[in-house]
Amino acid sequence: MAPIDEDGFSLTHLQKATSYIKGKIPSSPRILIICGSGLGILADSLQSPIVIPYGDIPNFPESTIKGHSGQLVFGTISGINVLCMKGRFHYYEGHSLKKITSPVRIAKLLGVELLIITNAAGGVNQKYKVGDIMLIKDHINFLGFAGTHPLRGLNDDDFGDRFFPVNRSYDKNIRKIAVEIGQSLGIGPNLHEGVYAMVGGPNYESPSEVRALRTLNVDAVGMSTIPEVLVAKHCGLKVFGFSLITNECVADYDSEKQPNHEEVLAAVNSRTQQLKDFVIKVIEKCNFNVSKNENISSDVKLSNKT
Ligand SMILES: O=P(O)(O)O[C@@H]1C[C@H](O)[C@@H](CO)O1
Ligand SMILES: Nc1nc2[nH]cnc2c(=O)[nH]1
Repeated sequence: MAPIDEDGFSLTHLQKATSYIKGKIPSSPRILIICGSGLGILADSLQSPIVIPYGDIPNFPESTIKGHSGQLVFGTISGINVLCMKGRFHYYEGHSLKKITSPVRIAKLLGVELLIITNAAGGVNQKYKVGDIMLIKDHINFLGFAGTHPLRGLNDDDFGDRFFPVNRSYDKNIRKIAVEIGQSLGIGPNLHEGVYAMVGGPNYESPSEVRALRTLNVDAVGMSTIPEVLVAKHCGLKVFGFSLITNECVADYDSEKQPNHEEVLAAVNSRTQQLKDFVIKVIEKCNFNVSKNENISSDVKLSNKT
């Protein structure tokens, strides 16, 4: 029995998009970077960029949120082939979780081995300040508690096993590299490792929700990221993720502060160069064997499931 394909998540459905992208790029990408709100500036670090608008890719979702431009950019960083999503998709936009995470499966089909995923998040941990970077060491998937999951439905064995672990989802070695790079860039005091929680959005948290998150040892809260990470783990990609803390969550019932998207984007804009330097140096230190930048193959098949 074929997996239910109403959301375009099966190998057959994704082949159209994969083949289209293969026809536009010279060789296989090794890394996929998913850019959070305002973080599309990370794509500006790519050498010899090839820009593919999402609207040109068959069956690809479209971005509808300010700060998400809707372009797939292929290029290199230190000679390593990188695919960058300038714009991601969110559950609150109305996309299904399968649709939101389909680019991760397409990246796997293109030969990607590592997902670098980023987001803008609210600081729940009171030690965190606006502009800090939090390396994600683990997550709490509140949507998953109720069974809202991109892999709900028949399992597609072409991509991964029915049941799979998500402890140690966020690569410890790359996090170690990132901490060292943060220190070398002078952002050590503003670099943390913490727990990211995803809620559905589109509203920001109530004071009581912030206080509840604190009791669960959540350090930052957002509206994305975890569905993509789960699908990446399912199909055997390595994952490294970080949040830019763009606002301090409001836990005071009488506070006049009101989180808003403009302040989120402004906080990202204030750290543009440091974020680009940080990501470039992390990729440089990941020791990808550049000689393994394989030429793109025309057929759409899954390399060995790792
Ligand atoms: O795509 P991310 O998770 O970075 O965007 C965050 C969550 C909401 O989409 C938006 C709220 O300001 O920022
Ligand atoms: N849920 C949530 N997502 C965010 N993205 C950026 N800031 C926030 C926040 O405070 N809460």
